[in-house]
Amino acid sequence: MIKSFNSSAEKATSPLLLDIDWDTTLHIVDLIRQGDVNPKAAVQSLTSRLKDTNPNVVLLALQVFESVVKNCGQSVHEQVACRAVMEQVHEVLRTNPNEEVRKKILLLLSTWVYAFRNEAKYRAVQDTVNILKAEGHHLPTVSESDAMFTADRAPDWADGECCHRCRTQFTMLRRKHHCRACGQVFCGDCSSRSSTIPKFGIEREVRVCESCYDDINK
Ligand SMILES: O=P(O)(O)O[C@@H]1[C@H](O)[C@H](OP(=O)(O)O)[C@@H](O)[C@H](O)[C@H]1O
Ligand SMILES: [Zn+2]
Ligand SMILES: [Zn+2]
Repeated sequence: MIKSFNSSAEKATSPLLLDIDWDTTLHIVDLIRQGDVNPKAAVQSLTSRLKDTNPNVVLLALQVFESVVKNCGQSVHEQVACRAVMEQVHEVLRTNPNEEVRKKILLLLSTWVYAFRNEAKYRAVQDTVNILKAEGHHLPTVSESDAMFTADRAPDWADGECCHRCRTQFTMLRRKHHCRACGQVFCGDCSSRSSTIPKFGIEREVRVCESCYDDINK
């Protein structure tokens, strides 16, 4: 699946893009959430794009970073909030002359340092922010809602041998599906609707179960 991930990462950070390709960005989120790609490999692939000489590619890579950190949960947080990645992000800030890139990096670090403020294992973010402040960088203040992604991120997917709603057993023909809003496993009939999920920052219509569809669109 890393091939499909890399082609999606290539597409989402193409220098030809004039705006964020949300479809591909959210497909990358799905691939990581579904466990179709190793989070470490995914983060390494995205980090490598931060060194691109084209500032648009770097900005798009930072946007994908923001989406995967926001929506893929702990498996990605562990890979991003570590010394090695923080040093690479710091290096980009030191060497990339593009003002938009520098602003986006400072905004991301401000969001992450707030969101991870109570998690000692992610202290590499706080350490990096302390260094940046000592170097005279001004980090923007982040609103609580911007950094609340660790509280309201999409839930990890549950597994099960029968539909969470109608209890029908899954078979070769009655396949499993997951609701992106509650993370539960459903049959096709109980998860035939799709919806955006604004509270998780999912702007594209994704598969949701009947009750989550009603909750979101009531
Ligand atoms: O169709 P399969 O080969 O069984 O694979 C299932 C699909 O990938 C489902 O995607 P979907 O939720 O978008 O349908 C996913 O939710 C299930 O976990 C997978 O088992
Ligand atoms: Zn069902
Ligand atoms: Zn649901």
